[in-house]
Amino acid sequence: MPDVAGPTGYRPRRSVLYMPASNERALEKARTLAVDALILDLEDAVAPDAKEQARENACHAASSGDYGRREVTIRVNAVGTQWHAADLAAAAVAGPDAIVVPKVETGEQVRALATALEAAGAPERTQLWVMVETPQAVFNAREIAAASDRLSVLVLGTNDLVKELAAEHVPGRQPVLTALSLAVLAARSAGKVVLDGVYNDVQDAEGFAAECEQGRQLGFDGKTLIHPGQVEACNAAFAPSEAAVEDARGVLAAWESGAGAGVVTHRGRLVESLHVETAQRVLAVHEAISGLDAD
Ligand SMILES: CC(C)(COP(=O)(O)OP(=O)(O)OC[C@H]1O[C@@H](n2cnc3c(N)ncnc32)[C@H](O)[C@@H]1OP(=O)(O)O)[C@@H](O)C(=O)NCCC(=O)NCCSC(=O)C[C@H](O)C(=O)O
Ligand SMILES: [Mg+2]
Repeated sequence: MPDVAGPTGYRPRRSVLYMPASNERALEKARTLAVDALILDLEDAVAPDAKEQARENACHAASSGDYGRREVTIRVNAVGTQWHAADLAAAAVAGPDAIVVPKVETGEQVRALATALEAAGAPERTQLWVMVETPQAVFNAREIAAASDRLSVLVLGTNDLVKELAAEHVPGRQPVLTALSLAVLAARSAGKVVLDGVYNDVQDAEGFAAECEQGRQLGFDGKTLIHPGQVEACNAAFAPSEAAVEDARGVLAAWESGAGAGVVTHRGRLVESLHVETAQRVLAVHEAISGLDAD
């Protein structure tokens, strides 16, 4: 399985920032931001008459090597649009870390996309990320997640989902919680990474922090973002806190002092081998991301 979260081979994807690939200032600024990954957008953030220039900018940026440790991905226009084929062909040649495809709805579409990437000569390192953002995609999330080894990440599109459901954006996200959890279940059942949707109010730091917290508690590996002002809080929310790291060390110490007992306690809590695995994962993630944000 390519590059999934886990104690070994963990790749941080706490913060994943969208930017319209037509916005040259944003593309430049992204080189200095403490994000784990970038999505250079050719889809909804780009007006029809700017699509070709955006495609050129995104491909140039993705092959420039200017973004250091950050994963660079290109979001193409959806299958069936007038831009999709040219976007996919150009992105495959540019060879970003991943090509992000919006509005995917079936496992068959995923397999066709993987075949198209191969045929277009995309390098092996270029993964496929797909967006879960329609009711049909939510119901098919399990087959989507398992459809191809090239697919490594599911990305929630909560703006489209709310639109398709004729629901509303509300604090706590009750209208989309079932969909969010189904997507996390699907990703985990196939060993894939899963990213939460965006928070639209770039001035509401409190609401944003609450949504990051909720996303982490639901099981998301990270969150997609729309503004640089959201990066720092997102990185903090999706990293183990100091208390979590200290607790994980305590769990390991308690387990070791149990000298082979199948069950011990730490701070009055039950500790079995599965809790030890969770603690090891927390420490592995902590180690992997320590120091990253100084880049
Ligand atoms: C939301 C914005 C339109 C706000 O833009 P603006 O008013 O220009 O912001 P600021 O003036 O506060 O910007 C400050 C500086 O930061 C740079 N900037 C802003 N946004 C970004 C960004 N996304 N990436 C990189 N840099 C950014 C500005 O250039 C300023 O720089 P400086 O000159 O140095 O001061 C804007 O933030 C924006 O366009 N955001 C991204 C929108 C987007 O990509 N949307 C598509 C994905 S969202 C989605 O719908 C997901 C999914 O499909 C779904 O259905 O849910
Ligand atoms: Mg969308």
